[in-house]
Amino acid sequence: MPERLRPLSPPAVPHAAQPKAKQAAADRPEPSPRDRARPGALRVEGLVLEAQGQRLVDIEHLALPAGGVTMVMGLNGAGKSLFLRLIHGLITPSHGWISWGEVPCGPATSATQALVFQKPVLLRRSAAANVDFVLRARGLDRATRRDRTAEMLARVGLEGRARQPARLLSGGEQQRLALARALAIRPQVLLLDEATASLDPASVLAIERIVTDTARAGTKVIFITHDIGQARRLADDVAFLHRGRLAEHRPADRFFVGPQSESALAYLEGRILL
Ligand SMILES: Nc1ncnc2c1ncn2[C@@H]1O[C@H](COP(=O)(O)OP(=O)(O)OP(=O)(O)O)[C@@H](O)[C@H]1O
Repeated sequence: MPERLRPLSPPAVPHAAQPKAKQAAADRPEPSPRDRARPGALRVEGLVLEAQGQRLVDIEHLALPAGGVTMVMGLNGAGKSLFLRLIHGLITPSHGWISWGEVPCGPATSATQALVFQKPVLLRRSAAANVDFVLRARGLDRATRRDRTAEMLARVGLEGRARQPARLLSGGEQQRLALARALAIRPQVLLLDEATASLDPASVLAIERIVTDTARAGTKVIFITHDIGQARRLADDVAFLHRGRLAEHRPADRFFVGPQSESALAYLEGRILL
């Protein structure tokens, strides 16, 4: 996926995927027995992203379960998208460690993940060719690509649109195609950045169904949303960010009945907390 963000300032301290990874790994705190018991779980320690003298992300500790759907919520500018890009390895943190299970965040973990943006980034080719492109990039043979493409288009309800140019699909169809392309690589982790924000209710529900099925099949889903109804429908747990910090991370049933942080409470009640 192309990254459209401007590059941030170079990191003061390289993170685990950088050349000084050995030193970083040696300094990394030991995972708790609970975190260790969940291979593939996301673990974040002392994660800081600074740019132009500002601390945009500052998360001391976060451990996400290896499975299920984690919803990431917070006001505009809270740092949600940056956090997603950090854990996908698109941005290098200024300080701190990110690991998936025991594997430090880097090319090896990114290759097992797929990221879907709010605005689908599609090639000026047919729907089928968009899916085929990522499979070809992974070196799959022609027959496997053909079968996988057909399977993915059917999974998102676009089997009748395979030959249609992607740019002529509706917004909802384009987003389902983006999802088909993301799922075609059979990711261990699916990252969604407000992937349903500009869609009508039927398209939102269609995508939610696919996301739920994907999570049930074992893919970890991390989903940024401003839609509280959607978060209630999908979340197993919620990570709430406020001004770049983690205000709280709790199981969804507890978060929605009684958030512990003032910022999350204000958000759920529709109050503005600056
Ligand atoms: N490349 C960059 N350089 C400097 N500042 C940036 C950069 N990218 C984002 N920011 C700033 O970091 C803050 C967090 O941005 P981010 O996109 O993560 O917010 P968000 O929580 O996803 O917001 P929204 O809900 O509006 O999408 C914002 O104030 C933004 O202006």
